[in-house]
Amino acid sequence: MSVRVGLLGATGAVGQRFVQLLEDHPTFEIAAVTASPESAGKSYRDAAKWRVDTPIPDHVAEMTVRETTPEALPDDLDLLFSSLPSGVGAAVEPELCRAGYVVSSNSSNERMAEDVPLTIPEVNPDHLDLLETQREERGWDGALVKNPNCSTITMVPTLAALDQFGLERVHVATLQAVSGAGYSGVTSMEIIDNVLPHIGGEEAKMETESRKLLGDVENGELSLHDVDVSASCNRVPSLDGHLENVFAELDANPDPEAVHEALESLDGADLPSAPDQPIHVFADPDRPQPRLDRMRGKGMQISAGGLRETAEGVQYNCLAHNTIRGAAGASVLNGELLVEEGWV
Ligand SMILES: NC(=O)C1=CN([C@@H]2O[C@H](COP(=O)(O)OP(=O)(O)OC[C@H]3O[C@@H](n4cnc5c(N)ncnc54)[C@H](OP(=O)(O)O)[C@@H]3O)[C@@H](O)[C@H]2O)C=CC1
Ligand SMILES: N[C@@H](CC(=O)OP(=O)(O)O)C(=O)O
Repeated sequence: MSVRVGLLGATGAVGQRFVQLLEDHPTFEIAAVTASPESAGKSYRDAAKWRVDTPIPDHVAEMTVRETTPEALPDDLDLLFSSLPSGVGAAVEPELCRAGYVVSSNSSNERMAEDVPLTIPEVNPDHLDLLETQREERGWDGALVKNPNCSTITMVPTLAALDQFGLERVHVATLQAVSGAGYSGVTSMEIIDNVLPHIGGEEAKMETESRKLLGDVENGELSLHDVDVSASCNRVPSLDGHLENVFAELDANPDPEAVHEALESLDGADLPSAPDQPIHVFADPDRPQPRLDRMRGKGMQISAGGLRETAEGVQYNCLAHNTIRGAAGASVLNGELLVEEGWV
């Protein structure tokens, strides 16, 4: 089976990761690429300042970049992946869904909407049930599915694994790579020899999205998990890979061995881009590290380490590749889930 996909925002940091990840995909075939009006009409090779570490696939390099509108897209696409700036996504994604397209999106607009599944296949695949409600309420023939913010997706699978111990409260501090801000997001003068202790809106995203991801969907209705999450987000001079220091307060009092076992036992998803084991736990206290560990599982595995019992529960560090597991790879995985569940 071949699924013809279109990439919205294909020239950006995340868009290029989509192109890279889909090069040898068993099902998805890139059939259209879009970007801003300034890039439309150019070849992808000329429009994209290619910065990922494998060559541009020839057939994509030769494609003409389209405008990001329903009229500019071919009718025979089965699925769209979106990595548009959120303001652009907010305007265009509903139009595309109304026109009948199924959209798996990275952008933050509508992540918290009650009828929009915010999905990590290993954590809450059943939230796709919200699509029935979405179609009913919005009258769409298409569908909109979101993946979470890159810092949120690094932590939430670990919390899902720990929920069996009674997850009550979480404090997290992040050390986020510069690629998270996009190519022109942070200048070298700002970040070299420095740490920026503010990333606009990031804390609130971690605090709210986590509760939705860990929540329940029953009879087409969403209820949030009642865990309290407090986040503090920092930009550091690593290129890729968000590292996070998590303090989880748990009702039960598991020892670190039980926590280790629980983290490594989170079930994998039976999807082409899913790692066999979603979370790897290091015994070495100085791992995971961004440069050494972000490419585990082709950038899709989450790493944890430094497990330590605290008075209220457990402390640990976790890491994921922010533009792969945290962005393009997360959308691809959701696209695979949409195919598996018959929405595409
Ligand atoms: N970087 C990361 O780690 C993560 C990013 N995201 C989200 O993904 C999205 C993309 O991020 P990123 O790739 O880093 O951003 P970039 O700035 O690198 O890329 C933005 C893309 O959107 C296109 N674009 C810009 N304006 C318009 C417009 N008016 N109409 C149509 N297309 C437009 C750009 O095209 P052009 O080249 O022509 O300007 C480019 O293809 C954002 O919403 C971001 O928040 C989510 C998770 C992680
Ligand atoms: N804000 C994230 C990346 C991002 O774009 O997040 P979101 O998808 O929630 O807008 C970072 O800086 O690393």
